[in-house]
Amino acid sequence: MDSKSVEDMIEGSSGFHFSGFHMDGSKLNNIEKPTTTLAIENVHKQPFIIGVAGGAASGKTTVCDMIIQQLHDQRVVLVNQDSFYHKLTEEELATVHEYNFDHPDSFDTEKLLDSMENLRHGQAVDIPNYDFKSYKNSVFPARRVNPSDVIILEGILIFHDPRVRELMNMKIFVDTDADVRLARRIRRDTVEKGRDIGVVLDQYSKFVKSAFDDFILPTKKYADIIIPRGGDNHVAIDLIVQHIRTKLGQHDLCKIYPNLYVIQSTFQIRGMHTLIRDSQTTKHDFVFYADRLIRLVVEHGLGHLPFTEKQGLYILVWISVRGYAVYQLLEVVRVWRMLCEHVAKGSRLARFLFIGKVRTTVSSLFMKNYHKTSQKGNTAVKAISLLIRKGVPESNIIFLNLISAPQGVHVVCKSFPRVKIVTSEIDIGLNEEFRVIPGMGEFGDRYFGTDDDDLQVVPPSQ
Ligand SMILES: Nc1ncnc2c1ncn2[C@@H]1O[C@H](COP(=O)(O)OP(=O)(O)O)[C@@H](O)[C@H]1O
Ligand SMILES: Nc1ccn([C@@H]2O[C@H](COP(=O)(O)O)[C@@H](O)[C@H]2O)c(=O)n1
Ligand SMILES: [Mg+2]
Repeated sequence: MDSKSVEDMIEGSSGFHFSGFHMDGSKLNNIEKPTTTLAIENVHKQPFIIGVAGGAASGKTTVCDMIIQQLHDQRVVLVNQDSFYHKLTEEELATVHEYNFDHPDSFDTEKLLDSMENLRHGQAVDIPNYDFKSYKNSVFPARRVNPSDVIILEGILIFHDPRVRELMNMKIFVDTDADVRLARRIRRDTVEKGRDIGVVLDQYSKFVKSAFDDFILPTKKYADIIIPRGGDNHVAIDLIVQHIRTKLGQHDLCKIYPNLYVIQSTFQIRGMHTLIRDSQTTKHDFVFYADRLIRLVVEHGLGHLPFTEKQGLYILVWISVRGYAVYQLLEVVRVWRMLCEHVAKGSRLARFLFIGKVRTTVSSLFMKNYHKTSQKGNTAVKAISLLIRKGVPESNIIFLNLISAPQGVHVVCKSFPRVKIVTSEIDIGLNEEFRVIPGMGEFGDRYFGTDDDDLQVVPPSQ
């Protein structure tokens, strides 16, 4: 993963970074049309895959449960290697105590790889439930696993096959002393699985101990993190959760542009994105949730203000608008004012420059091809250029953007590497009309409850 080229990252950076949406309104962006400037069908958000290996009864499941609990604001699924035990033949079942459940060949790794491939491509999979008592994998009912932000793959030999290892973004080995593992195994197998202690000890000396030495322990070297004492090691688990959170909040574009900040996605934020993208959302709710999101973006942006300096810092508030010159001016003014109010509520340091004028100038320069130029971020570039011409140091500019398109981010970041961009989401891309998809429709119209027919063209007061 880390060996990805910049080109790969740019290519992959346009992937989904939102939870879901529901739109059917004619006024919203052209989501129904699959024709985009990117290959939309092939673009989907890649899950963060964590592998957890370690000896039997070392505490793998306990560690996974703790990670899942702490990542409560992310969608996490656990896939156990146990679910991929081969089905036993009648003969093997008859002499089950002779069967080695700790050998790599006892797992159907091809099936596991198939399931992972589907999940990585955004498709739900049915994973069998393994029953330790009957030694059977029951497909009825299987467990439906949906594509998620985080997939945890857990099992004694989950690091054994290099193809499975290759899928993982993080590898954890739970390291627990052999005597502790044996004591826990005896308790678990006798109490939970109702096995005879003699059978448990027999299996341990015949298969479990040697498989640990021959197959499991040698995979420890692949681990990025080794957790001694398993679930008792709260410090290690906290650090792991923190790392996962950081990685999840990081859009691929952030790896290319260090001055790009995408606010960390939580269920709350996803919910708000879903609501403002939904054409059925009432104006009242749209305003409410848009305001909440804007406040979050503004607050994040204000977090970048230096607190020792007192000189002015310009905050450029920008939002994509419809491409007709007269309308545009009106639109920019009302949206701009609304956003500035949010900024002003949060900071007394901010000074504002009326960028409505810039947009007019820009639109007259680019009248013919307004959408093409504006939606690619070029008007933002013009506006930032104007601030710089007015003497504002590039590094003092924070560009707040509710929802961005990757193309716009590339243009602005490349042109002004010292300008900070703060956004709540980077959408998938632009459609053939250069509108952000999925986008959220005409923000101004939805926020102010207007459309083309309602508009009265009045000169904006400055
Ligand atoms: N830190 C711990 N202290 C005490 N018991 C534990 C601890 N971690 C796990 N166990 C118990 O040991 C057994 C095996 O733990 P589990 O997490 O299922 O291990 P694994 O998934 O590696 O087989 C379970 O019965 C569990 O309740
Ligand atoms: N029918 C089975 C299948 C597996 N085992 C043992 O389970 C261990 C792996 O599960 P963990 O939760 O401990 O990772 C492994 O050591 C197998 O021997 C079994 O006893 N019966
Ligand atoms: Mg387990």
